[in-house]
Amino acid sequence: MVEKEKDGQAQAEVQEETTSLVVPWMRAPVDVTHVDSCSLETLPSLHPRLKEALEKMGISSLFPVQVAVWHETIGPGGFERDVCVNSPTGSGKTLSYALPIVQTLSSRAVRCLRALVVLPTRDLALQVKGVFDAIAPSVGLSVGSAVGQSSIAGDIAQLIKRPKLDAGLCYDPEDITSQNLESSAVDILVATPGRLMDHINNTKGFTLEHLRYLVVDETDRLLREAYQDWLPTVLKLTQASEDGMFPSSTTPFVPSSFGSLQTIRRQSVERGFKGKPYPRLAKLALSATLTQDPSKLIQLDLHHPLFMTTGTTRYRLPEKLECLRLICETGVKPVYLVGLLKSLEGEKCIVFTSSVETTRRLCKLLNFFGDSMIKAKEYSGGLNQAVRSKELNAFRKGDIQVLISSDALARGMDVELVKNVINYDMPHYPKTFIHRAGRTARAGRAGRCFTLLGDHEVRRFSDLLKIVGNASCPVYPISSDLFDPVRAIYEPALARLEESVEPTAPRKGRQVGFKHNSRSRNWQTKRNKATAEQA
Ligand SMILES: Nc1ncnc2c1ncn2[C@@H]1O[C@H](COP(=O)(O)OP(=O)(O)OP(=O)(O)O)[C@@H](O)[C@H]1O
Repeated sequence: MVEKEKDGQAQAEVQEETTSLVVPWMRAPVDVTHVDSCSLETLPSLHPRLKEALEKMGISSLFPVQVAVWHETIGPGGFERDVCVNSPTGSGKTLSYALPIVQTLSSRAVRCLRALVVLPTRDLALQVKGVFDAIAPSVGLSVGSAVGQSSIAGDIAQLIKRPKLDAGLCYDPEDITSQNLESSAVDILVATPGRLMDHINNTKGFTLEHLRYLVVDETDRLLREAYQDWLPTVLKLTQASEDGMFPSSTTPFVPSSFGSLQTIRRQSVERGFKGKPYPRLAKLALSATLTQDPSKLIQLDLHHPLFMTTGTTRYRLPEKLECLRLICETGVKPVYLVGLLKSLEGEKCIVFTSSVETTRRLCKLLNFFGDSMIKAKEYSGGLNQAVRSKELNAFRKGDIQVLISSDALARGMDVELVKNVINYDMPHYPKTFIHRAGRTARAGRAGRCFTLLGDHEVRRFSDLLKIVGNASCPVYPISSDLFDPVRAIYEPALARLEESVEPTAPRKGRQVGFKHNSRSRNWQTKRNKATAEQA
């Protein structure tokens, strides 16, 4: 899925960068740079128990984007407009929506599913659930998750409250089979699209009929792929028809297997809008690279949207991010990487590559260098989820300092104290650069993003920097003394790598590049060069 992202991304990026079409409501945004952060003491209407929960998280004030969203959503007229946020990586977008949603739901009388937060990947969804978990229980709200690669039975047990029938009593069988005996065990659900659709289609008692808030986080990523039509399905299932009724399974659009949604949503006076008696579904869409493509935005069916952005440029990098480049000699890029990692003296680093294959090889190669300072692990779509989570946790805890990653980790992931991001492979698209670089310099901290370049890439990289609004990206001054010892151990490490890699049958159109044979030395030298570039 992650690797597939690139193809769709290519087209989307080119289209977005070249189009000057901006929808009218995006032309007069709220500029978050004019909003000040605000202490919890002075934040209007903040629930005292939420204040306590935030303080326990070590938060004493809200960041500008959080203050801006708070003012739009809390108090009179709150949540009347849908909100679209384009704000840099690490600026605190998660809490910007989690806090107002939890505050608003804190006054709910009955438990039912009122807020749905959708994210593109499992790890990201669990990270966001962690933020809700830290604040929602303080006001009696319950949070659930529905993400891929976890047990669906476990999900159901967590999400749906089944009635306990008393053995001594007689029940009308019609009552027992009817859905009103089942209810939601959660107020807020954080989900990935695939698992969400599983529940919509198959889980008895799972219903969106009471949904009031829909958050589409990493919007541009989620809108790029249809994921079984999750968005039109959710919108259809939460839309009121003219007579105030919500679609049933007989509505042509809705798949006939929507067993869970056969209950018709009744009119409610909980919250009205423009004289309508039913609650409107309020939507929040957020990203550090929010799409401006009208054909994408229209999918969200936004209501009188308000656009919040940071500054006047299309993209913005975190304020304390320093960008640096290293020009590498052809054929020995790994030597530069190891030299760079040594110069960083054990600081936490994420190294990004362009593919799962390169991630795997580079990780092995680094470990064959045998440097105790450089203990690397792999994190990519090529690993199964359990291994991925284990490596990520080890990295979070600081048990390993270097995580070699494909773009699976580029979006949204928040790992404390990552001081450096290294683009081993130059990112092809400005958005990829923004999201990769944004794994550091988060929450107002300082961080550095290094990009390793071959001579032939320098020009293209300068063009990319212009698009992301970063004119300055000096060469990182690194002493050649650091490289010389690394060069000496490079060839043996590479030989070990070649030995360790299972020979694979070459497929048409696919470079293998790791098979060792005993033809001429010349061939091998060329081969080593190619391997080094790929690794
Ligand atoms: N008000 C705050 N005070 C201190 N730290 C905060 C505050 N709000 C958020 N943070 C911290 O800032 C970090 C970044 O937050 P978050 O992950 O929400 O950023 P983001 O804008 O969603 O980034 P990305 O675009 O990369 O997903 C997190 O570690 C979070 O705990």
